[in-house]
Amino acid sequence: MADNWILMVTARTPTNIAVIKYWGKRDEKLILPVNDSISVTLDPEHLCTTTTVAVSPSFDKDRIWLNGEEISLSSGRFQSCLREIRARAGDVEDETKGIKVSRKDWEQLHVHIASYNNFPTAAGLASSAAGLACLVYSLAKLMNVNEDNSRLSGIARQGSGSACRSLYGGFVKWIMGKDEDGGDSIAVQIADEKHWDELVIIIAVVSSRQKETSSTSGMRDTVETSLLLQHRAKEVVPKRIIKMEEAIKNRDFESFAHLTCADSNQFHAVCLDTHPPIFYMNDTSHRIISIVEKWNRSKGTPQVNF
Ligand SMILES: Nc1ncnc2c1ncn2[C@@H]1O[C@H](COP(=O)(O)OP(=O)(O)OP(=O)(O)O)[C@@H](O)[C@H]1O
Ligand SMILES: C[C@@](O)(CCOP(=O)(O)OP(=O)(O)O)CC(=O)O
Repeated sequence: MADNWILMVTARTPTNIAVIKYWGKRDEKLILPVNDSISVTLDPEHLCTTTTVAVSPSFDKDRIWLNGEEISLSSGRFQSCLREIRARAGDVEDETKGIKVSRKDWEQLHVHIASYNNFPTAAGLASSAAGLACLVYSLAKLMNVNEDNSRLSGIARQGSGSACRSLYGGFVKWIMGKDEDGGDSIAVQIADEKHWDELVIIIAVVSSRQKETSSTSGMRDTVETSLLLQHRAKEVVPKRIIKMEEAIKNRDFESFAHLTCADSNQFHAVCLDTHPPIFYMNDTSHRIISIVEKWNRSKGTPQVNF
Protein backbone atom coordinates (compact mmCIF):
# COMPACT_ATOMS: atom_id res chain seq x y z
CA MET A 1 0.00 0.00 0.00
CA ALA A 2 1.25 3.53 -0.79
CA ASP A 3 2.30 5.59 2.27
CA ASN A 4 1.09 9.01 1.12
CA TRP A 5 -2.45 8.79 2.42
CA ILE A 6 -4.10 10.20 5.51
CA LEU A 7 -7.43 9.44 7.18
CA MET A 8 -8.98 11.90 9.62
CA VAL A 9 -11.94 12.07 11.98
CA THR A 10 -13.14 15.09 13.97
CA ALA A 11 -15.50 14.88 16.94
CA ARG A 12 -16.89 17.33 19.45
CA THR A 13 -17.77 16.35 23.03
CA PRO A 14 -19.32 18.49 25.75
CA THR A 15 -18.17 18.54 29.33
CA ASN A 16 -20.35 17.31 32.17
CA ILE A 17 -21.00 18.79 35.58
CA ALA A 18 -21.44 16.36 38.47
CA VAL A 19 -24.46 16.91 40.69
CA ILE A 20 -23.49 13.93 42.87
CA LYS A 21 -19.72 14.04 42.85
CA TYR A 22 -17.09 11.44 42.15
CA TRP A 23 -14.21 11.95 44.58
CA GLY A 24 -11.91 9.09 45.54
CA LYS A 25 -10.68 5.92 43.84
CA ARG A 26 -10.58 2.33 45.05
CA ASP A 27 -8.22 1.48 42.17
CA GLU A 28 -5.91 4.20 40.85
CA LYS A 29 -4.69 2.41 37.75
CA LEU A 30 -8.06 1.28 36.42
CA ILE A 31 -9.75 4.45 37.78
CA LEU A 32 -12.47 2.78 39.82
CA PRO A 33 -14.38 5.11 42.16
CA VAL A 34 -15.46 4.75 45.78
CA ASN A 35 -19.02 5.83 44.97
CA ASP A 36 -21.54 6.17 42.14
CA SER A 37 -21.90 9.67 40.67
CA ILE A 38 -24.46 11.53 38.57
CA SER A 39 -23.89 14.38 36.14
CA VAL A 40 -25.55 16.62 33.60
CA THR A 41 -23.91 16.83 30.18
CA LEU A 42 -23.87 20.37 28.83
CA ASP A 43 -25.11 21.28 25.37
CA PRO A 44 -22.28 20.75 22.86
CA GLU A 45 -22.22 24.36 21.69
CA HIS A 46 -21.10 25.61 25.12
CA LEU A 47 -18.17 24.06 27.03
CA CYS A 48 -16.71 21.42 24.75
CA THR A 49 -13.64 19.75 23.33
CA THR A 50 -13.03 19.35 19.60
CA THR A 51 -10.57 16.64 18.65
CA THR A 52 -9.20 15.63 15.28
CA VAL A 53 -7.43 12.29 15.01
CA ALA A 54 -5.44 11.34 11.94
CA VAL A 55 -3.64 8.23 10.79
CA SER A 56 -1.05 7.92 8.06
CA PRO A 57 1.71 5.41 7.27
CA SER A 58 4.07 8.41 7.17
CA PHE A 59 3.62 9.09 10.93
CA ASP A 60 6.53 7.56 12.84
CA LYS A 61 5.00 7.78 16.35
CA ASP A 62 1.80 8.64 18.21
CA ARG A 63 1.62 12.37 19.09
CA ILE A 64 -0.86 14.73 20.74
CA TRP A 65 -1.31 18.51 20.73
CA LEU A 66 -3.53 20.13 23.37
CA ASN A 67 -4.71 23.67 22.62
CA GLY A 68 -1.96 24.00 19.99
CA GLU A 69 0.94 22.77 22.12
CA GLU A 70 2.42 19.32 21.93
CA ILE A 71 2.12 17.39 25.21
CA SER A 72 3.43 14.00 26.24
CA LEU A 73 1.38 10.96 25.36
CA SER A 74 3.42 8.73 27.65
CA SER A 75 1.07 8.83 30.64
CA GLY A 76 -0.50 5.52 31.57
CA ARG A 77 -3.96 7.03 31.05
CA PHE A 78 -3.45 8.05 27.41
CA GLN A 79 -1.69 4.75 26.76
CA SER A 80 -4.57 2.73 28.27
CA CYS A 81 -7.10 4.47 26.02
CA LEU A 82 -4.98 3.99 22.89
CA ARG A 83 -4.30 0.34 23.73
CA GLU A 84 -7.96 -0.47 24.47
CA ILE A 85 -9.18 1.20 21.26
CA ARG A 86 -6.46 -0.41 19.09
CA ALA A 87 -7.36 -3.81 20.52
CA ARG A 88 -10.92 -3.36 19.20
CA ALA A 89 -10.08 -1.75 15.84
CA GLY A 90 -11.91 -3.01 12.78
CA ASP A 91 -11.29 -2.95 9.03
CA VAL A 92 -11.52 0.46 7.37
CA GLU A 93 -12.00 1.09 3.69
CA ASP A 94 -12.23 4.39 1.82
CA GLU A 95 -12.99 3.46 -1.78
CA THR A 96 -12.83 7.03 -3.09
CA LYS A 97 -9.21 7.34 -1.89
CA GLY A 98 -8.35 3.69 -2.54
CA ILE A 99 -7.39 3.14 1.12
CA LYS A 100 -7.81 -0.18 2.87
CA VAL A 101 -6.69 -0.71 6.45
CA SER A 102 -7.21 -4.14 7.90
CA ARG A 103 -7.78 -4.81 11.60
CA LYS A 104 -4.20 -6.02 12.22
CA ASP A 105 -2.61 -3.02 10.41
CA TRP A 106 -3.61 -0.75 13.31
CA GLU A 107 -0.87 -2.21 15.54
CA GLN A 108 1.76 -0.76 13.17
CA LEU A 109 0.07 2.55 12.32
CA HIS A 110 0.54 5.73 14.38
CA VAL A 111 -1.96 8.47 15.13
CA HIS A 112 -1.71 12.24 15.49
CA ILE A 113 -4.25 13.89 17.81
CA ALA A 114 -5.08 17.61 17.93
CA SER A 115 -7.48 18.67 20.67
CA TYR A 116 -8.91 22.06 21.64
CA ASN A 117 -10.98 22.99 24.68
CA ASN A 118 -13.15 26.09 24.19
CA PHE A 119 -12.95 26.75 27.96
CA PRO A 120 -10.15 26.90 30.56
CA THR A 121 -8.13 23.68 30.84
CA ALA A 122 -7.41 22.12 34.27
CA ALA A 123 -9.28 24.93 36.04
CA GLY A 124 -12.07 22.89 37.63
CA LEU A 125 -14.44 22.85 34.66
CA ALA A 126 -13.97 19.15 33.87
CA SER A 127 -11.66 19.58 30.86
CA SER A 128 -10.38 16.05 31.39
CA ALA A 129 -13.97 14.77 31.11
CA ALA A 130 -14.66 16.35 27.72
CA GLY A 131 -11.07 15.85 26.56
CA LEU A 132 -10.70 12.13 27.24
CA ALA A 133 -14.26 11.27 26.17
CA CYS A 134 -13.65 13.06 22.87
CA LEU A 135 -10.29 11.33 22.42
CA VAL A 136 -11.80 7.87 22.91
CA TYR A 137 -14.83 8.60 20.75
CA SER A 138 -12.84 10.04 17.83
CA LEU A 139 -10.26 7.22 17.92
CA ALA A 140 -13.09 4.67 18.00
CA LYS A 141 -14.63 6.26 14.89
CA LEU A 142 -11.28 6.44 13.09
CA MET A 143 -10.50 2.79 13.82
CA ASN A 144 -14.05 1.57 13.19
CA VAL A 145 -14.50 0.18 16.68
CA ASN A 146 -17.79 -1.63 16.94
CA GLU A 147 -18.70 -1.02 20.61
CA ASP A 148 -21.70 0.73 22.16
CA ASN A 149 -21.34 3.89 24.26
CA SER A 150 -21.36 2.02 27.56
CA ARG A 151 -18.31 -0.04 26.49
CA LEU A 152 -16.62 3.12 25.21
CA SER A 153 -17.41 4.78 28.56
CA GLY A 154 -15.43 2.01 30.28
CA ILE A 155 -12.44 2.93 28.09
CA ALA A 156 -12.84 6.70 28.58
CA ARG A 157 -12.99 6.04 32.35
CA GLN A 158 -9.41 4.76 32.16
CA GLY A 159 -8.38 8.15 30.72
CA SER A 160 -10.15 10.21 33.40
CA GLY A 161 -12.97 9.01 35.65
CA SER A 162 -15.41 11.82 34.88
CA ALA A 163 -14.86 11.27 31.12
CA CYS A 164 -17.01 8.13 31.13
CA ARG A 165 -20.09 10.31 31.76
CA SER A 166 -19.46 12.57 28.73
CA LEU A 167 -20.16 9.73 26.28
CA TYR A 168 -23.86 10.45 26.79
CA GLY A 169 -25.98 13.59 26.65
CA GLY A 170 -28.60 14.45 29.25
CA PHE A 171 -28.42 12.98 32.75
CA VAL A 172 -25.85 10.28 33.32
CA LYS A 173 -24.92 7.90 36.13
CA TRP A 174 -21.49 6.38 36.51
CA ILE A 175 -22.04 3.05 38.23
CA MET A 176 -19.03 2.40 40.45
CA GLY A 177 -19.19 -1.37 39.88
CA LYS A 178 -17.82 -4.21 41.98
CA ASP A 179 -15.61 -6.21 39.61
CA GLU A 180 -11.88 -6.04 40.26
CA ASP A 181 -11.11 -5.61 36.56
CA GLY A 182 -13.53 -2.67 36.30
CA GLY A 183 -15.70 -4.40 33.70
CA ASP A 184 -18.91 -3.19 35.39
CA SER A 185 -17.72 0.36 36.15
CA ILE A 186 -19.48 2.12 33.28
CA ALA A 187 -21.76 5.06 32.58
CA VAL A 188 -25.47 4.78 31.76
CA GLN A 189 -27.94 7.41 30.64
CA ILE A 190 -30.69 8.17 33.20
CA ALA A 191 -32.61 10.57 30.94
CA ASP A 192 -31.80 12.11 27.57
CA GLU A 193 -31.13 15.77 26.75
CA LYS A 194 -34.77 16.48 25.87
CA HIS A 195 -36.12 15.17 29.16
CA TRP A 196 -35.86 18.44 31.14
CA ASP A 197 -35.76 21.31 28.64
CA GLU A 198 -36.54 24.02 31.21
CA LEU A 199 -33.42 23.23 33.22
CA VAL A 200 -30.79 25.92 32.58
CA ILE A 201 -27.23 25.68 33.85
CA ILE A 202 -25.31 28.90 34.39
CA ILE A 203 -21.53 28.54 34.61
CA ALA A 204 -19.78 31.38 36.42
CA VAL A 205 -16.04 31.20 35.78
CA VAL A 206 -14.56 32.77 38.91
CA SER A 207 -10.98 31.97 37.91
CA SER A 208 -9.41 30.60 34.72
CA ARG A 209 -6.13 29.79 36.46
CA GLN A 210 -4.98 26.21 36.62
CA LYS A 211 -5.97 24.59 39.93
CA GLU A 212 -3.19 24.24 42.48
CA THR A 213 -4.18 20.63 43.17
CA SER A 214 -5.25 18.39 40.29
CA SER A 215 -8.29 16.19 40.82
CA THR A 216 -6.11 13.10 40.52
CA SER A 217 -3.63 14.03 43.26
CA GLY A 218 -6.30 15.73 45.39
CA MET A 219 -8.48 12.66 45.56
CA ARG A 220 -5.46 10.45 46.27
CA ASP A 221 -4.67 12.55 49.37
CA THR A 222 -8.33 12.48 50.38
CA VAL A 223 -8.54 8.68 50.19
CA GLU A 224 -5.39 8.41 52.31
CA THR A 225 -6.33 10.93 55.00
CA SER A 226 -10.04 11.81 55.19
CA LEU A 227 -12.37 9.97 57.57
CA LEU A 228 -15.24 12.08 56.28
CA LEU A 229 -14.79 10.50 52.84
CA GLN A 230 -15.46 7.02 54.26
CA HIS A 231 -18.71 8.25 55.78
CA ARG A 232 -19.66 10.09 52.58
CA ALA A 233 -19.00 7.14 50.25
CA LYS A 234 -20.70 4.50 52.39
CA GLU A 235 -23.51 6.32 54.16
CA VAL A 236 -24.36 9.53 52.31
CA VAL A 237 -23.90 9.06 48.57
CA PRO A 238 -25.84 5.79 48.12
CA LYS A 239 -28.99 7.44 49.54
CA ARG A 240 -28.45 10.62 47.56
CA ILE A 241 -28.05 8.68 44.31
CA ILE A 242 -31.51 7.15 44.74
CA LYS A 243 -33.07 10.53 45.59
CA MET A 244 -31.29 12.28 42.73
CA GLU A 245 -32.46 9.72 40.18
CA GLU A 246 -36.01 10.22 41.39
CA ALA A 247 -35.68 14.01 41.28
CA ILE A 248 -34.42 13.85 37.69
CA LYS A 249 -37.09 11.41 36.53
CA ASN A 250 -39.86 13.56 38.14
CA ARG A 251 -38.28 16.86 37.05
CA ASP A 252 -38.48 17.86 40.71
CA PHE A 253 -36.33 20.99 40.73
CA GLU A 254 -36.54 21.60 44.47
CA SER A 255 -35.08 18.20 45.36
CA PHE A 256 -32.62 18.35 42.45
CA ALA A 257 -31.28 21.74 43.54
CA HIS A 258 -31.07 20.86 47.23
CA LEU A 259 -29.27 17.59 46.56
CA THR A 260 -26.87 19.30 44.15
CA CYS A 261 -26.00 22.06 46.64
CA ALA A 262 -25.69 19.62 49.56
CA ASP A 263 -23.42 17.31 47.59
CA SER A 264 -21.22 20.10 46.34
CA ASN A 265 -20.85 21.42 49.89
CA GLN A 266 -19.94 17.98 51.19
CA PHE A 267 -17.40 17.51 48.41
CA HIS A 268 -15.70 20.76 49.44
CA ALA A 269 -15.93 19.71 53.11
CA VAL A 270 -14.17 16.44 52.26
CA CYS A 271 -11.45 18.47 50.49
CA LEU A 272 -11.03 20.51 53.67
CA ASP A 273 -10.92 17.29 55.72
CA THR A 274 -7.96 16.15 53.60
CA HIS A 275 -4.38 16.47 54.80
CA PRO A 276 -2.99 18.79 53.55
CA PRO A 277 -6.35 20.55 53.07
CA ILE A 278 -7.46 21.30 49.51
CA PHE A 279 -9.11 24.65 48.73
CA TYR A 280 -10.96 24.76 45.43
CA MET A 281 -13.23 27.69 46.21
CA ASN A 282 -12.20 31.32 46.51
CA ASP A 283 -13.93 34.36 48.07
CA THR A 284 -15.92 34.96 44.89
CA SER A 285 -17.23 31.37 44.94
CA HIS A 286 -18.30 31.81 48.58
CA ARG A 287 -20.07 35.08 47.77
CA ILE A 288 -21.95 33.45 44.87
CA ILE A 289 -23.10 30.60 47.14
CA SER A 290 -24.28 33.14 49.68
CA ILE A 291 -26.24 35.11 47.06
CA VAL A 292 -27.88 31.92 45.73
CA GLU A 293 -28.85 30.88 49.27
CA LYS A 294 -30.35 34.35 49.95
CA TRP A 295 -32.17 34.30 46.61
CA ASN A 296 -33.65 30.89 47.39
CA ARG A 297 -34.79 32.05 50.83
CA SER A 298 -36.38 35.19 49.38
CA LYS A 299 -38.31 33.00 46.93
CA GLY A 300 -39.59 30.99 49.88
CA THR A 301 -37.90 27.75 48.80
CA PRO A 302 -38.38 25.39 51.75
CA GLN A 303 -35.12 24.35 53.44
CA VAL A 304 -35.07 20.58 53.23
CA ASN A 305 -32.42 18.57 55.02
CA PHE A 306 -30.69 16.11 52.69
N1 LIG B 1 -8.81 18.12 25.28
C1 LIG B 1 -8.02 17.35 26.01
N2 LIG B 1 -7.41 16.29 25.43
C2 LIG B 1 -6.62 15.48 26.16
N3 LIG B 1 -6.35 15.67 27.48
C3 LIG B 1 -6.92 16.73 28.09
C4 LIG B 1 -7.78 17.62 27.39
N4 LIG B 1 -8.21 18.57 28.25
C5 LIG B 1 -7.64 18.29 29.44
N5 LIG B 1 -6.87 17.19 29.36
C6 LIG B 1 -6.07 16.58 30.43
O1 LIG B 1 -6.75 16.75 31.67
C7 LIG B 1 -5.93 17.46 32.61
C8 LIG B 1 -6.80 18.33 33.52
O2 LIG B 1 -7.56 17.48 34.34
P1 LIG B 1 -8.05 17.91 35.81
O3 LIG B 1 -8.96 16.82 36.26
O4 LIG B 1 -6.90 18.26 36.68
O5 LIG B 1 -8.82 19.28 35.57
P2 LIG B 1 -10.28 19.53 35.04
O6 LIG B 1 -10.79 18.25 34.46
O7 LIG B 1 -10.27 20.69 34.12
O8 LIG B 1 -11.07 19.93 36.36
P3 LIG B 1 -12.04 19.06 37.33
O9 LIG B 1 -11.59 17.64 37.26
O10 LIG B 1 -11.84 19.66 38.70
O11 LIG B 1 -13.42 19.30 36.86
C9 LIG B 1 -5.01 18.27 31.71
O12 LIG B 1 -3.84 18.62 32.40
C10 LIG B 1 -4.75 17.30 30.55
O13 LIG B 1 -3.78 16.33 30.92
C1 LIG C 1 -14.68 17.29 41.23
C2 LIG C 1 -14.92 16.35 40.06
O1 LIG C 1 -15.06 17.10 38.89
C3 LIG C 1 -13.74 15.41 39.97
C4 LIG C 1 -13.42 14.88 38.63
O2 LIG C 1 -12.21 14.18 38.67
P1 LIG C 1 -11.46 13.66 37.36
O3 LIG C 1 -12.37 12.80 36.58
O4 LIG C 1 -10.87 14.81 36.63
O5 LIG C 1 -10.33 12.80 38.04
P2 LIG C 1 -9.45 11.62 37.43
O6 LIG C 1 -10.31 10.40 37.37
O7 LIG C 1 -8.31 11.44 38.38
O8 LIG C 1 -9.00 12.07 36.07
C5 LIG C 1 -16.21 15.58 40.37
C6 LIG C 1 -16.89 14.86 39.23
O9 LIG C 1 -16.73 15.23 38.05
O10 LIG C 1 -17.65 13.91 39.53
